[in-house]
Amino acid sequence: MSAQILDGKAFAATIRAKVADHVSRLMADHDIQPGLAVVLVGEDPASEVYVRNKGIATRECGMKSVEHKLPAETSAEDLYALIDSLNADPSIHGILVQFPVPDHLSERDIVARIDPAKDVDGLSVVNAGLLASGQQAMASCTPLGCLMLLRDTLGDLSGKDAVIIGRSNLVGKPMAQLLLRDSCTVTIAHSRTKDLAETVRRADIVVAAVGRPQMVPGDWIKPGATVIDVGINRIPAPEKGEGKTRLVGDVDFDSAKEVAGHITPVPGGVGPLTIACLLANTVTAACRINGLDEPEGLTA
Ligand SMILES: Nc1nc2c(c(=O)[nH]1)N[C@@H](CN(C=O)c1ccc(C(=O)N[C@@H](CCC(=O)O)C(=O)O)cc1)CN2
Repeated sequence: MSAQILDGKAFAATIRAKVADHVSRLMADHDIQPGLAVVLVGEDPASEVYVRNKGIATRECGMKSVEHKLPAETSAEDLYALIDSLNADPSIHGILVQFPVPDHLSERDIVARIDPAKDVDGLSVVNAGLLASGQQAMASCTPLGCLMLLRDTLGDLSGKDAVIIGRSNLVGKPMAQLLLRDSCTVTIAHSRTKDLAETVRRADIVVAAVGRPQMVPGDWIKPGATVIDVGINRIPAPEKGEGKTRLVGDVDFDSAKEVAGHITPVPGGVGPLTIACLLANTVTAACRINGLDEPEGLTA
């Protein structure tokens, strides 16, 4: 039996519609227009596309969008001065520095410079700590999108065995905290996990976030499990012509879809949720900064 394919694009559109609805209410009732600033350092082609798409999506939801494109050789001091000015700007509720940044800059120090209340990436130690201790936090965008999709697909997640492959600060760790909050039994697997295949075979929910193309084959998947593929890997596609490439996830989609109950494709699965949840987090930040109620259906 073939799995149900989870349509991330369609689900992202429902999140964006909720965001737009909340933005228009914030503007009508409180004269508040949420504002998002995205900072790009350098000219990484994929990052340029993501930043452009973030700006378009932000404006389409009725929010203020500000983009700062800085040259690759920008110094840490100049970048911090920009972040400080965005921290102090009352029209900006969310700040995101697009990753990766050039090697001379430290992602950790950049995140530390952002006001935690405006950290819509949820990467600061303050937000990571709040999330880990079960308090009101800003959750990072990709895991938040995965959680919303899982809830929408499976309903109550409590008691489910969830295995997350990958322990990054951006996805693996916050994903684990979010699933724990929803009372899953959570395992974080990684490159040193002894028997990864057996660990994954126990899972009702598999979240693959390692960045290794097609490394999870179908025979690791428990029949009927829900498979969320966070990987976005570009591999050679000679069948499309010389020098051509295609995107694949961390899961071997063709074999996994024959066993799983539900599965996200790549592209068109988790990717679109990342930007939708960035918008959701910006609305959440605008509400919190102004002492208003949390936007319904847009937080963890
Ligand atoms: N500061 C951050 N930097 C980065 C993040 C992040 O969450 N915060 N995540 C990624 C990039 N990213 C958003 O920033 C992102 C990645 C992928 C997609 C997406 O929609 N992917 C499509 C395929 C796109 C393609 O054709 O290349 C899909 O999966 O369908 C959106 C956003 C790293 N940096």
